[in-house]
Amino acid sequence: MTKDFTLDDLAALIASRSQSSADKSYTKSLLEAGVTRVAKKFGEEAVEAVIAAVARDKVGLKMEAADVLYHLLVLLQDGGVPLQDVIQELARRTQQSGHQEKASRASQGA
Ligand SMILES: N=c1c2ncn([C@@H]3O[C@H](COP(=O)(O)OP(=O)(O)OP(=O)(O)O)[C@@H](O)[C@H]3O)c2ncn1[C@@H]1O[C@H](COP(=O)(O)O)[C@@H](O)[C@H]1O
Repeated sequence: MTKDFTLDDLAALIASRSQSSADKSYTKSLLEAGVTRVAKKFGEEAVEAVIAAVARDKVGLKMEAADVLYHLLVLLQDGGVPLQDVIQELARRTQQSGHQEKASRASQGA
């Protein structure tokens, strides 16, 4: 049923909810609460994903990973960073190995 559902679709849904009202939309209520709240929720979900991963809880990890991705997209919406910009950055990084990418960050002082 959701075979073709993508992160782009979820990002578009989140963008549309930013025009909604907080009483109707959880996304809008998060965005209205501000970046500190949005970032805190993302951090909480990331920690919960870490806990599930370390516990080898596959179902928990799936559920928490979904929360992490949703809250990351809300964070990107709040920050005005299009998901496609992140995808492009990931695509750029495929031109080199992870070790090379890390070394290039170090040489740039990042
Ligand atoms: N994918 C999600 C999604 N994943 C997680 N969540 C919400 O993120 C929250 C997770 O936080 P917690 O587990 O800490 O739960 P909580 O204690 O209720 O959260 P808080 O009260 O602390 O905010 C829950 O309220 C979840 O419902 C999501 N809320 C919305 N979406 C998507 O966004 C769409 C738009 O949602 P609305 O903005 O509500 O219309 C939905 O149709 C979904 O596709």
